[in-house]
Amino acid sequence: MGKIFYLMGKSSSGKDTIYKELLQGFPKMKRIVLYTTRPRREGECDGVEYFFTDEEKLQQFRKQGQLIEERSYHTQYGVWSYFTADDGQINLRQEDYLVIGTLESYRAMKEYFGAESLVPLYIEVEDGLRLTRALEREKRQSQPRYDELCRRFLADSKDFSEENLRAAGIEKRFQNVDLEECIEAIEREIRGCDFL
Ligand SMILES: Nc1ncnc2c1ncn2[C@@H]1O[C@H](COP(=O)(O)OP(=O)(O)OP(=O)(O)O)[C@@H](O)[C@H]1O
Ligand SMILES: Nc1nc2c(ncn2[C@@H]2O[C@H](COP(=O)(O)O)[C@@H](O)[C@H]2O)c(=O)[nH]1
Repeated sequence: MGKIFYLMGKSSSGKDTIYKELLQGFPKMKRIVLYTTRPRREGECDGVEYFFTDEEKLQQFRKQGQLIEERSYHTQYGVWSYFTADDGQINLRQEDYLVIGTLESYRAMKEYFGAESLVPLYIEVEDGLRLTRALEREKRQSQPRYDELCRRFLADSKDFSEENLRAAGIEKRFQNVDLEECIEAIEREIRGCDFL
């Protein structure tokens, strides 16, 4: 059976950056594209970072019993939902997958597919450094959302508390100070797993 390698970490811990590098290092690994109702950021493409969708589509998946997991956040700009749908993307008999998600979605995926199918890859960056990176990234946007950055920073402290990490069974942490070293450590972890 295939595995779902699940990248997690607080905002600006480097998930997207590491994800893109890992996909190059493991070209056979498939992506699972999640859905979101949040507005697209500059540089993001539909079907790459997410399927950018709306509340109506979310309701439709829900009605059809195709929601694997969903989470909604009360942001500075209204409610933004993120979800994984059983939309035909996932076939663990034939493929391995690399996904970005949250602790909450990781737990829901473990429940849905079974713990043996999930490999957690938790990325960590010291808060001060992470906030600096978040601010630099936001400054580059034509319409920086600093209030959302702050909300997210505070929300992450609660959502990724030590208690929640323990409850999700996260034991190993990959420090993203030096990007190359972090990617190499994750690649070693993946190679050590029994995947297709
Ligand atoms: N090791 C690193 N050294 C310096 N900058 C880094 C490093 N890793 C990532 N970055 C930068 O930090 C910023 C945040 O990274 P990225 O967007 O990959 O984080 P993320 O975890 O996907 O964030 P979010 O969950 O908010 O989308 C980006 O500008 C990225 O280029
Ligand atoms: N734990 C929390 N996760 C959140 C929150 N707001 C969004 N998110 C999750 O982050 C990722 C990436 O979001 P992005 O908009 O930067 O691409 C996504 O999986 C969301 O579920 C939050 O307040 N707490």
